[in-house]
Amino acid sequence: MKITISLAQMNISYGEPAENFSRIESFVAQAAVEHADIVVFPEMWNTGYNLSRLMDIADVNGLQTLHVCQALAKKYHIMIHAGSVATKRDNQFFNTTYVIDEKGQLLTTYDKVHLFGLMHENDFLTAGGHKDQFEIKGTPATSVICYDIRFPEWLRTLSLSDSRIIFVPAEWPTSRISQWRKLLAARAIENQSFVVGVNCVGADPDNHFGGNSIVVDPLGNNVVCLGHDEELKTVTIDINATDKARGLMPVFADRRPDLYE
Ligand SMILES: NC(=O)CCC(=O)C(=O)O
Repeated sequence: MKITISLAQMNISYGEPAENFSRIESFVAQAAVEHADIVVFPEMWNTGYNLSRLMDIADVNGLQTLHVCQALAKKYHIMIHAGSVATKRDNQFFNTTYVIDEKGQLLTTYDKVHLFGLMHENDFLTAGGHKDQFEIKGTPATSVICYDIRFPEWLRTLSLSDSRIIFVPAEWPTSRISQWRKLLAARAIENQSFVVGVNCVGADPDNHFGGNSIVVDPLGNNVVCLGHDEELKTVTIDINATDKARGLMPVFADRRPDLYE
């Protein structure tokens, strides 16, 4: 099974949801022209990390994100992994992923599970507490968000349900970009899965973001790695590579859960 994926490495306008919403159609349109099955956006692309203004700018119940992305998915007949957006629900704020199929149906919702203290998420956001699972062309897939990749036990938990692609929207600073690449490669190798990491570029008052959106195959090789400019890049992966990796080295069968907490 081959799956074509567009990585939308976006320059997010800090604290300007209207501006960000107005820009996503051009990425979706280009991905459709390039015959992608799915287009993937970065983390918190509606607001950036303007957390102190969430009361004014977070997407209430994700309604604007869903309205816009469901319409675009239908119009261009393409799946949209809506990266993540700042949402407000029941007077709490979340860092939330939505995945929408090519008919505009919402497939899954995921709230970031591990909040990142260095960028003050703990002071403003509520952590999620559930897994993300969906299918692309019949292939099981999952999502985590940015800092979540530092928790291999969480990605292992998600991979145990036979997931073959792990999506990772991010706002990852340039200063730690070599860790980003290494962590994603490690998560791909240990889970014998493709990993699709989509970072943003540009800057906010506290950070410069490093791009390097990347697709890593189940052996840890880069299928593609972008630079540090805004761009959309489309690649095709062959999911059979996950069967090959798992057939060669039966890591999942060789686990010793009797010894693990
Ligand atoms: N937005 C994030 O979760 C950033 C995570 C990060 O930079 C890290 O080093 O981890």
